[in-house]
Amino acid sequence: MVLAASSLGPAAQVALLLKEYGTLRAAADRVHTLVTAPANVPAPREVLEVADRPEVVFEDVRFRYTPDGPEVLRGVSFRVPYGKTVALVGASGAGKSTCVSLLLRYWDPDGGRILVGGVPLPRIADLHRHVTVVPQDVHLFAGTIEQNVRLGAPGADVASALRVAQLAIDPELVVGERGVTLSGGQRARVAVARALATGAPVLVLDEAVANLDTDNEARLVEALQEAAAGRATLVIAHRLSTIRRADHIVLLEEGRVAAEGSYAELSERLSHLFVGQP
Ligand SMILES: Nc1ncnc2c1ncn2[C@@H]1O[C@H](COP(=O)(O)OP(=O)(O)OP(=O)(O)O)[C@@H](O)[C@H]1O
Repeated sequence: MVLAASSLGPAAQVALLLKEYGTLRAAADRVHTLVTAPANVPAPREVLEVADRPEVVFEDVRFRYTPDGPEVLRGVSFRVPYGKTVALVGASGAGKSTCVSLLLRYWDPDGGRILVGGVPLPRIADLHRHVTVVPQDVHLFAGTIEQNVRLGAPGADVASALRVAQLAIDPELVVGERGVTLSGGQRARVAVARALATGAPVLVLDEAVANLDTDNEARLVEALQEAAAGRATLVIAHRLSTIRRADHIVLLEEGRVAAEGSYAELSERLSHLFVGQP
């Protein structure tokens, strides 16, 4: 049974959000502003203030999913400056999604550290106030567009988030089980609006591989460009067009940074990854 977003209790919200955010900690962080944080979310040892206009720094990050499994990140270092868009690229299995999972603290690194606004992640009290993700596939609750966008951000300026996300749609429109079905492009833009509504200055985009039609893709791209202004944006890039627009590109190969630079500097090295794309 799907309930209206406004009537969900904490446990139900966490259960539903688990579907989208993968782990209890991430889901719990996401609903933190709506409900009391569950007791099993570890409290930071000592909370430090994240700088305004934060940048993201990966410092020699090492990670393996299981103690006897392979090292998936083998000393990864890069920066996402405030106001810039950094594209993470690499072949399947290179470690792109793992970097994002660590930035969202779905997992913690085995070595090195990740800082946001000068503060190591474990010292940040409410990470999702600072870092927000636009997932590949957004989960929509049965409820209005406004409820869906406001999720996790009660004080959000929904109208402004919808405008920036280029979603010219009635905020009172009911979606999900009891309402209209949105197109793939509209769903993607609800995801953008939801992320913007949190006001978090670090934006993480897991670029959908799904094929949007040209019109929807163009609108999504415009929305994301506007969203990226005044934020630090890290995008797992699958489209050549995204990589061309990025300020900086980090190429991952087998868990290491193999190269980084501008598109002009890396285009030859990247060409095999984007065969067939205009
Ligand atoms: N939950 C997990 N448990 C164990 N190993 C995993 C897990 N998730 C990913 N891996 C492994 O970690 C390595 C890096 O995977 P990751 O998903 O970060 O790569 P990626 O660059 O994002 O690839 P893709 O473009 O296919 O999404 C791969 O070898 C993958 O099999």
